[in-house]
Order: sequence, then C-alpha cells, then structure tokens
Amino acid sequence: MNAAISCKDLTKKFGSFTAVNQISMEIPKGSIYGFLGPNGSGKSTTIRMLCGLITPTSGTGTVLGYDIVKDAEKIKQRIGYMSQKFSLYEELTVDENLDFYAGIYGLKGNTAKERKKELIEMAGLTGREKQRAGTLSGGWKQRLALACALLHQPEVLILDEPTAGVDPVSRRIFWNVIRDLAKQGMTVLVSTHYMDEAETCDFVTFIYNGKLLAKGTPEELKQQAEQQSLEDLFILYVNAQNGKGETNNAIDKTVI
Ligand SMILES: Nc1ncnc2c1ncn2[C@@H]1O[C@H](COP(=O)(O)OP(=O)(O)OP(=O)(O)O)[C@@H](O)[C@H]1O
Repeated sequence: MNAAISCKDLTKKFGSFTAVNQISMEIPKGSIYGFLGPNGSGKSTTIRMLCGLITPTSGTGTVLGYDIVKDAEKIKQRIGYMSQKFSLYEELTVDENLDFYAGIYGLKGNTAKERKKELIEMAGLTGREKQRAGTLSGGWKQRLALACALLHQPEVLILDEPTAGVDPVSRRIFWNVIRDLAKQGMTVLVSTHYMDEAETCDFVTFIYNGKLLAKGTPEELKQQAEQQSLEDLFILYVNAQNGKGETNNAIDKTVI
C-alpha cells in the first residue's frame, strides 16, 4: 500500500502512565482517516507523535517517508497541522495571521500574496481580511486556522478535533473543504467526536485507553459488528472494554 502515514507499535508513556499503547496503522495517500475515541483515549498524543511534536517512548513511524523522530523538522515543514486550540493570534487580523504563517513557512513576495488570496477565497473569508481574529466567530476562526495550515501546500493535513464547538452549518462547510482537498490528493488524518463526520471518512480507527481497538472502512466495521451506525458501534466497544452493558459476539471479529 502507498501509505502517507504509517506507524508500528507506537507507544507513549508519561511517567508510569501509558497514554498510547502499541498503536500500528497505515494511512493510504489521498484518504480521509478518522481517529475516534472517548476523551483521554490517546488521540492527541498519537497525533502529536506523528507530527514530530513529541518523541515516542517506543515504536516507529513515518510521515511521507520521513522518520517521526529523526526527521521531525522535515515533517513539520511538509504537513499542515491544526490543533484543538486553532493557534491563531487573536490580536492580529485575518491578513496578519496569514502573513505570520507565510513567514514561518518561508513564503515570500508574489507567491505568498497569491497563496493568501486563494486561501481567503477557499475559506470564505473574503471581506474579512482586516477583521481581528479574536472577533471572528468559531466557524470563521476554524476556517482561518485551516487556511494558515494550508499555506505551504502540504501533502498531509492533520486535524485534531477541528470542529469541536463549531455550529452545524460551519461544520458542513468545513467538511466540504476537507473533502475537496482529499479529492485533489491530500491525505487527511482527523480526530473527531462527531459520528456523522466519521461516517464520511474513508477509514476509521477506534482508540480506547491508548489502545487501537478496531480499524477499517465505516461500512466494514458496522457490518462485521452488525451495527446500524458508528455511534452504536462506538458505545458497544466502550461497554465491551468496560465489561458492562450489552455487547455481541460479532464485536470479536472487529476488535484487533
Ligand atoms: N504531557 C502529559 N503529561 C501527562 N499526561 C498526559 C500528557 N498529555 C496527555 N496526557 C494524558 O494522556 C491521556 C491521553 O490524552 P490525549 O490528550 O491524547 O487524549 P485524547 O483522546 O486526545 O482526548 P480528548 O478527546 O479529550 O482530546 C490522558 O489521560 C491525558 O491526561
């Protein structure tokens, strides 16, 4: 498989606590890969290791062929990353935020100007260039953060709960942009708590207590566990792990 991101037995311990426990996965180029799991299950920690922001305790991984430990700086230059906090400068305008990130990515002159123009249009921010980021609503902030993460035309986009706290209309607009990017060949790894978003991913994984429980296409996983929706499946996994609630035998077929 032509994987844009892959990892094997990726593990992160904080002291004696294991936040991520031997996660292995392969994310094909040009796919949208959903990362699902309850709060504190280890999604952000895994994402931060893959972005080269924190070092794994053990295990290996590559992004676009670069080693996540040895080539962390190269990975940071080649991917777009959007954290839960959006990383915007609230006192700066839309234009100034984009200029700041263009500087970080080494874009200059006309290249920077043209790229900014394209992204302002893509994000639907036309007319708001002089507005301070701090005064934008959640949906606009989110799209500005996405525009900043895309300035250097990354091949891989990593989004950590990009739509948390954003209204349904803005979420839909955001996902239309993400799907367009994937159609153009971008690989997208996205963590989310929204099952409607997960249903439209090409592949999903369930992570719980730092462990990867299942992975596959949404259809495969639902069929194997005989569930109508990913939400039902998600609840089933969590209950099965906690040894409570209703479970079914079919779940054994999907759990890794
Ligand atoms: N720097 C750290 N030091 C100690 N513990 C940490 C650190 N970072 C994360 N953790 C712990 O690791 C576990 C996994 O956290 P993580 O943020 O990866 O989960 P998550 O699945 O992204 O959760 P959420 O959906 O709430 O964002 C949590 O118990 C968290 O408290």
